Formats: sequence, structure tokens, C-alpha cells
Amino acid sequence: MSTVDVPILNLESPSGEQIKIIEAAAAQFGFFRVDIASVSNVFGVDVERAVADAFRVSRTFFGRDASRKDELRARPGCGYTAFGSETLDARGSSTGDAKEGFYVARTGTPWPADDDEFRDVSERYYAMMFRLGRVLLGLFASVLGCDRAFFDEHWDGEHSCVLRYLRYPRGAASDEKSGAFACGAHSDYGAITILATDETPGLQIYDRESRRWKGVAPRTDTFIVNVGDLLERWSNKKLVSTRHRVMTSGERERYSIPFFFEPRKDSVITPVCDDGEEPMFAPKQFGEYLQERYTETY
Ligand SMILES: O=C(O)CCC(=O)C(=O)O
Ligand SMILES: [Fe+2]
Repeated sequence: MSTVDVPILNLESPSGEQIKIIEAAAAQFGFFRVDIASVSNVFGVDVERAVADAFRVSRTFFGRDASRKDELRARPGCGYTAFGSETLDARGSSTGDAKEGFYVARTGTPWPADDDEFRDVSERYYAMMFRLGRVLLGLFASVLGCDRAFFDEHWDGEHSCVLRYLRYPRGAASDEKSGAFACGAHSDYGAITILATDETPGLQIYDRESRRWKGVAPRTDTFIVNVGDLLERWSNKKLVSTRHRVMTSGERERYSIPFFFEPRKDSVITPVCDDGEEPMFAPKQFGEYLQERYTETY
């Protein structure tokens, strides 16, 4: 399996350079990395530490007895999801995805009553990712030739951002032929995903040009950022959303923490077009769009 070079954005570099990196990424796979140390420097907080803390509480959480995790199941997009309970690629999979997860939503998360640290660390991490999401949103707006604050109002108030802890357990080897995946091929449905991973490889992205899957090397010093379908739609396809999946060897467990940066449910997504450009999509409320996508996954 060959790997892809994903450009690295340094938040401390001049904004013109940052915009160029995102432009290049958008024209390729819609994936880029963000240097974590640069986020620490710009925000004046220890982001490396926050990421390490988040992985630590994730391990503790998933180490709980199954029954004590099952109690924390809630509505879609909130709380615990058991091993095998989701199939991101229903057509290509013979079985549910070999992962378990815990969603942290803006409100209503069913926190375990006996682990305050899990909640504290998660809320801090969530707030930090939200802040980073806002910065990235401004850069995407610039790339589209809009004012930096162009998308901001859609994230004011009751936005739909979700943090997710994922564990891909040991012993569940992915196998393309039999349709067994750690996380089946999908594109993210939302606006922007900011992903932290541990050092176990697994993430792959689909290269439309060579029609091959390519690995994204794990790096704990960067976040992986990708454009989701919603931002693709919003940008009238100037920003691309690329299919990706997770394949694991089963030798080691793998942890990852995606943060899904999503607008308010009542946001109307109207494609941003240059003068004379035809919109490829009709305006649609995010909540309505979301409902359609959930029905496909569960
Ligand atoms: O675990 C990963 O590396 C990616 C997970 C993912 O693509 C997702 O949850 O949407
Ligand atoms: Fe994804």
C-alpha cells in the first residue's frame, strides 16, 4: 500500500501561505494536516497535552465493562455505540464496522457518573477543537474568495459539533475481500473533520486518479483535517470531500478522535458561487440533510 503526502499547515505562518496550502489540498483530496505545536503557540494553550489527555481518558473509558458502556447508549450522535453497530459502507461491507465509539455532543451527552475526569477532559478538548474549527472555517472562506467571517454565523449558538472517541480493538483484522472493515469507506457528511490518531496505521483515502486506496501515515504531532460533503456542497464543489476508510491488521488496537465541526441545524446551506457560476445544489437546511444521511448509516 502506497501512502499519500498530505500537506502540513502551520498556523503560525502568514495567512497567504496557509490559504495556499488549503487551496492545494482542496484541489487534491481535501485532506491536509495541521501542525499541533503551531496550534499551541497560536492559542497559548498546551494542545499536545490536551490531545494526550483525551487519548488517556478514551482508553480508560473503553476499558470499562461492556454493561457499563451499554448503559450510556443514547440517541444517534450522542453517547456510546457498540462494536459492530455501525456500517459506514453498507454496500461494501458484510458485517458491521469493527469499532466502538462514544459521541460527545454540545448538550445531552450521557456521561458516566463515576468518571468526572472523562467529562472534564472531553469538554476542554471539545472547546479547543471548536476554536480550531473556527480558524479553519475562516481560512476556507478566504479560499472561496469570501470574507473570513463569511460562515461564522452558522456556528453561533446551537451548532452541531460532535467529538467522537473511537477504539478499533485488537483481533479484528480488516479484509477487503470478505467485506470486513474497521471503518467502511465513506465520506464525512458534515463540514470539517479534525482528526487526532495514535501511532497505529489504518486510515486510507481513495485516490480517484489512480483508482487506488492510499495510506495516510499516522503522525501524533499533527491533526488530519478533511473537507466533508456539506462543505463540498456549500463551496459548489470547489472544496472536495474524499472517501476514506480504516483498515487494521488486528495486531494492535487503534484509537482515534475525530471532531466533526458542524453548523446549526437550522442553517440553510446555499452554494457559494462566483459571478456567473451555476449552483449545483439547491439550498437545504442542515438538519434535513443530516436526517437523510443518518438514515443511510444506521
Ligand atoms: O479513525 C479514523 O482514523 C477515521 C475515522 C473516520 O473517518 C470517521 O469517524 O469519520
Ligand atoms: Fe470519516
